[in-house]
Amino acid sequence: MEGHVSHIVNNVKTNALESDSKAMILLMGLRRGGKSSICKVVFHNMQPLDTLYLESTSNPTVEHYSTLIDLAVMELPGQLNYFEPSYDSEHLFKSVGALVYVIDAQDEYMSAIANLAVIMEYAYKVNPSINIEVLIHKVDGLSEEFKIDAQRDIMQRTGEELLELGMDGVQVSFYLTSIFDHSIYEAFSRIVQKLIPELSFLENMLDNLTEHSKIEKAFLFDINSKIYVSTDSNPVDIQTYELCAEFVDLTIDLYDLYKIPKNLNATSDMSITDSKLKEQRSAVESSELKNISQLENGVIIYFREMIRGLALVALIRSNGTDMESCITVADYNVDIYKQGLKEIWAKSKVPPIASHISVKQNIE
Ligand SMILES: Nc1nc2c(ncn2[C@@H]2O[C@H](COP(=O)(O)OP(=O)(O)OP(=O)(O)O)[C@@H](O)[C@H]2O)c(=O)[nH]1
Repeated sequence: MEGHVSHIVNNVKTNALESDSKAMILLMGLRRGGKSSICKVVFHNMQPLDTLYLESTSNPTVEHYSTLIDLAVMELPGQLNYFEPSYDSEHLFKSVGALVYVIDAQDEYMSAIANLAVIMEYAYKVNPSINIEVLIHKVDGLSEEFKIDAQRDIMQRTGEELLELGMDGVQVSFYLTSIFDHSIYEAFSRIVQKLIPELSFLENMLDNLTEHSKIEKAFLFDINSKIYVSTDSNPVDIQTYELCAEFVDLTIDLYDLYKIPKNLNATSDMSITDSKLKEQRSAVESSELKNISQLENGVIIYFREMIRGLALVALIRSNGTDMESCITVADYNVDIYKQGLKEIWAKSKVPPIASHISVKQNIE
């Protein structure tokens, strides 16, 4: 048993060390709260229903994830006590940007709040700049009324715990989440954004873009996870976010459907010569993914691939101007925006990684 514990401790130490150069998110909470499910759904595109069969996690696990910044998401199993002397909790909490604590709202949550209080006290003591984020999770099973009551109750009790610990000035953010809708992506978007040092530049750039392109709302999406790493300063409403996230999915599905086969020799079309196909492929690969469509209400939805697996998704209200002119203006301004993104990224001095999608496709 002793050997087992020290193995885990070493794992945590090594993983924390490995992750020092990254923004680290620590995912904690009691057993069966939903931590692994959240990781699998948000970062691995697992279908929410498939999480029913996930086994309980017994060792700390770290996921590395690259979006505009490099992220390390470490999940700490609920059944381990991190305040035993054998754990190097101090080093662990010092290297963390955000502590995300998951509370199962469908279960009795008093013990979770007590556990959260102990962790917050310790985390804040060793790392006063840590962001404390609480997910009131699994709210899909609750009625609208019960949801609001649970939120109010959890917030109030956490506030009381903070007061008792003499931490009343510490800011804690609460999110109502479920893996069965977009709320978990919304919450993670906000959590990740707080870890991006260039966030205010990014927001200003999007404000500039929206102002000059008849854009109502714009998101800079991470294509893989559908987290948005930035948006303009207009308020986000969840339906707009859902619409844009679904457009990202649709675009990627269409891209997968129409992309040129990887094996050039596997084509059955004898009229296309190998060299033509190669030419076509390299032309396509050097450009970007793009998809524009018009909704029933006349609003134009505009998707364009940016850098580092990111895509800009914008809703353009034409207000009587024809679609083509709106798109021409948007294209021009988005070119400038993309250039700005590249410059910000170059200045952040982190070596860029190859983007995972690099094919242009106009689907209208
Ligand atoms: N209804 C509902 N169930 C959820 C949600 N998220 C996770 N679950 C379920 O909760 C159960 C436990 O989820 P896990 O992800 O294994 O929980 P965990 O916190 O990682 O648990 P440990 O590994 O034991 O620490 C699974 O059956 C999930 O399907 C949610 O948003 N809503």
